[in-house]
Amino acid sequence: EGSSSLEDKSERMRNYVPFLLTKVRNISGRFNDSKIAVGLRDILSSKMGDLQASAQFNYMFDIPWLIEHYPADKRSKPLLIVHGDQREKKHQLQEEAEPFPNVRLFQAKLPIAYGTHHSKMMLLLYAEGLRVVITTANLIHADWDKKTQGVWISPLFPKYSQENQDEAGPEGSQFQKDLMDYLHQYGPGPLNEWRQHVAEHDMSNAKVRLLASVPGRHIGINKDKWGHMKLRKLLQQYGEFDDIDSWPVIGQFSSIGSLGPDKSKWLCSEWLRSLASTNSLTSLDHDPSLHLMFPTVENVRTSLEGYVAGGSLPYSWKTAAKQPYLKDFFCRWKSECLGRSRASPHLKSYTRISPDLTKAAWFIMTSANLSKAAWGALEKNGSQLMIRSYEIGVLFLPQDFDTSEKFFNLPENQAESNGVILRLPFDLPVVPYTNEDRPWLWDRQYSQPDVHGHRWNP
Ligand SMILES: O=C(O)c1cnc2c(S(=O)(=O)O)cccc2c1O
Repeated sequence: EGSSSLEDKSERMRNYVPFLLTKVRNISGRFNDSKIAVGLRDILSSKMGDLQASAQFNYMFDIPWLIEHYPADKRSKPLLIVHGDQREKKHQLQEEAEPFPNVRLFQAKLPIAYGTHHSKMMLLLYAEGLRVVITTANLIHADWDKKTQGVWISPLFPKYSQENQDEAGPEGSQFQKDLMDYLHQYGPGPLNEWRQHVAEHDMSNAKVRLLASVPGRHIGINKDKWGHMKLRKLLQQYGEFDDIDSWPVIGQFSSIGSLGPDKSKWLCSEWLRSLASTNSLTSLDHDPSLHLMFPTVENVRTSLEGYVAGGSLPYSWKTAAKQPYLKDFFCRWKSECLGRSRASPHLKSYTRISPDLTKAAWFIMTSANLSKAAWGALEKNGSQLMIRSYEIGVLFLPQDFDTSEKFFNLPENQAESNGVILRLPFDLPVVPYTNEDRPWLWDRQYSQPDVHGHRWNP
């Protein structure tokens, strides 16, 4: 092998986990560098491929605004919009799509009450192949302007040429199988064509595990296919970590559901047990420490958007009042490392880090907030997993990157190791709430003026 002299080390292309953020207006350009941030126009640009058709899965849409972000010569290509709107909102979307003959709408069914179509994914079909983009941002201006959002852009997946499709055969790639499974859950309709496109492209180079949720009461082998039980399965199968039982788990999100009257009902039993899974057979004799990162009222008041940011942080005081125990786990939003302490977080990320803050065992970017609706809740004595919403995210595992190391290196770790570096979206160490800190609640009144001199009276 080549010499490992100093210049070789310095020349070695640093290998980063391909997790990006969205560009933020009015912060220093160095924090919007193309190595760390991307805009919607960049994602849809013809530099990414010669677009033939696209499918946009999301929760909120501004159709004219979205179409304007495609290159001018691509705005009449077939565009499928997968949404969860019903009744009046569905009619509004149909009206908005009316002027665009290339736009088709497909309503995802929501069989269980209070479920939402939260998944945010783009399928981009080019002449040269297929690309998958998974993000946390709605397809509206405000989500791509002054917030901290996550983006994973897949490599360009080449189309199987006729002969090597037979070679690829059943092996395919786990990512392709999981994506196909997810798309099948939508049932027959315009997604038939997109399932075909997925089947025809080689996704073996994906380097992520798909982590999705679909509504239903999942039993048997389906119990481990979705939500936190899928994560438990993946970490039990691939979590080849040494002793990391003392490593803290961090959850970061933009909303919180009703989690039960105390931590033992779901948060620190079922849910944390999945996030703390590894392939070691010894069971956990104590909970790993857990940090829950959710913006304070002060985070929102001083954010670039002011209190308006709180309109995308829908945590209600009715829900909060039932779970005061969360206060023990809360920590502030802080992202000096990426110049985004004032860019209100709408991304959702989960990770497990070493106590010395130099390593991470895994990292998740997903649409899933901290809720049973998103991650699932075990029922009937653990025999079924009940999920209300569609969610989709990606799990990054060290062994999916060509590194001999068992962990990701966090940037603080200046070691010259040739391992992969993971840029977390927030600062370490996390900053626990003080006694004066309050979690943002979107249905309370706040009279201290925000950065724009406004108050919040919902
Ligand atoms: O990104 C999403 O998927 C999503 C979902 N729901 C939201 C709500 S609400 O539907 O929960 O009232 C209120 C404000 C923002 C929201 C949001 O950004």
